[in-house]
Amino acid sequence: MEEAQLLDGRYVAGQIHRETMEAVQRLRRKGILPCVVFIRVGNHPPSELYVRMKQKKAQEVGIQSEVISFPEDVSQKEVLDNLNRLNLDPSIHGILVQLPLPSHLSEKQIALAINPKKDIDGFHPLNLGKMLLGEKDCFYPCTPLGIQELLKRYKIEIEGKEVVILGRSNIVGKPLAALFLQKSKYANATVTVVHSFSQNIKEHCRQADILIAAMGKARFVTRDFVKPKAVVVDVGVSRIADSSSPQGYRIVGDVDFDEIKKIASWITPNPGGVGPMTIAMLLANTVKAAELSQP
Ligand SMILES: NC(=O)C1=CN([C@@H]2O[C@H](COP(=O)(O)OP(=O)(O)OC[C@H]3O[C@@H](n4cnc5c(N)ncnc54)[C@H](OP(=O)(O)O)[C@@H]3O)[C@@H](O)[C@H]2O)C=CC1
Ligand SMILES: Nc1nc(=O)c2c([nH]1)NC[C@@H]1CN(c3ccc(C(=O)N[C@@H](CCC(=O)O)C(=O)O)cc3)C=[N+]21
Ligand SMILES: [Mg+2]
Repeated sequence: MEEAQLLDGRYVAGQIHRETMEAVQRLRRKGILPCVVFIRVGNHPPSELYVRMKQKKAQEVGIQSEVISFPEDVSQKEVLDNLNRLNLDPSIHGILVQLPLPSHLSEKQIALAINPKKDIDGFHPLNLGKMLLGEKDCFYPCTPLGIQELLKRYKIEIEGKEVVILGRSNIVGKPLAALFLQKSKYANATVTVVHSFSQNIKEHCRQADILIAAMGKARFVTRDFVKPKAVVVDVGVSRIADSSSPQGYRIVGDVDFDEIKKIASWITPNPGGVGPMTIAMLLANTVKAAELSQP
C-alpha cells in the first residue's frame, strides 16, 4: 500500500516567511518598522527555546523584536504595568506573553490587558469573539491559523468534510473548531471536538476525513483511530527522555507516525509540521498588526 504524503510545515513556513519578508520591506519603505515584544516569565526550558526560535525567525524576516524576561515570582501588577506601557508605545506593533505562566499569575487577566490591536496571539476575548463571528479585522490564534494554511497550501479540501479535533483548549482545539466551522471556502466543515469527558473517542476519530490531535498525549492516536486515506495533523508536543539525542530528549507527537503513515493519505511530521506553521502565522500576524496600525 502507498504511504501517506507529508504535510511539510517546515517547507510551507519557509514560503510564508518569504512572503512576510516582502511585506516587511513594503512597510519599511513607508517608514514603518514592524516590532514585536515577547514576554517570558520564570525558567521554563521549552518556553525559552520557543521564544528564541520566534526571535530568530523575526530577525530573519526583518521584524524587530525584544524579549522581556521576568523572574518566576514577578507580581501580576508588574506584568500589567509593563503591558500598559507597551500597549501605549506606537513603535511596538505586537505583544506576546509566552504561556504557560506560573500559577500565581492570571492568564485570563493578562490576555485581557493586551491591546487587542497588538494581540498577535489572538488570545484576547475581543479577538476570539470576532473570530467566532467571522470578522477579518482582528487576530486569529496562530496554531489554528497555521493548520488551516498548511491544508490550504496542499490544496486539501476542508469544505463538507468530517473534521474531528482531539482537545478543546482555548488556544488550539476550541478556536480551531470555530475556524473550520466558518462559512468560507477553506472551512465549511462538519466539526466534532472530543475531550477528556468524551465517550467513544476512537469511534468518533474513525469517522474523520481530517483528524487533528491536540491533546499532549504521546502517541495516543494509533492505527485503529484512523480511517484509511484520512488526513492526519499532529499538534501535540511531548518531550521524552532520550540519552542518544544531543539535547537529552526528543519530541513525540500525539500521533503514532510510523503506523499512521501507512494508512493516511496525508500526515504532518512532528517535529516539522504544525510547530513551524505556528511561528510563521505569528510573524504574519505581526505584519498585519503593523499594517493595521497606520491611521
Ligand atoms: N505545535 C504547536 O504549535 C503547538 C503545540 N501545542 C501542543 O499541543 C498539545 C495541546 O496543547 P493545549 O491545547 O495547550 O493543551 P491543553 O493541555 O490545554 O489541552 C489538552 C486537551 O486535550 C484533552 N485531553 C487530554 N487528554 C485526553 C484524553 N486522554 N482523552 C481525551 N481528551 C484528552 C483535554 O481535555 P479536557 O479539556 O477535558 O481537559 C484538553 O481539552 C500540547 O502537547 C502542546 O504542547 C500547543 C500549542 C501550539
Ligand atoms: N503566547 C503563546 N503563544 C504561543 O503560540 C505558544 C505559547 N504561548 N506557549 C507554548 C505554545 C507552543 N508553541 C509552539 C510553537 C512552535 C513550535 C515549533 O516550532 N516546534 C518545532 C520543534 C522545536 C523543538 O525542537 O522543540 C517543530 O514542531 O518542528 C512548537 C510549539 C507555541 N505556543
Ligand atoms: Mg496549555
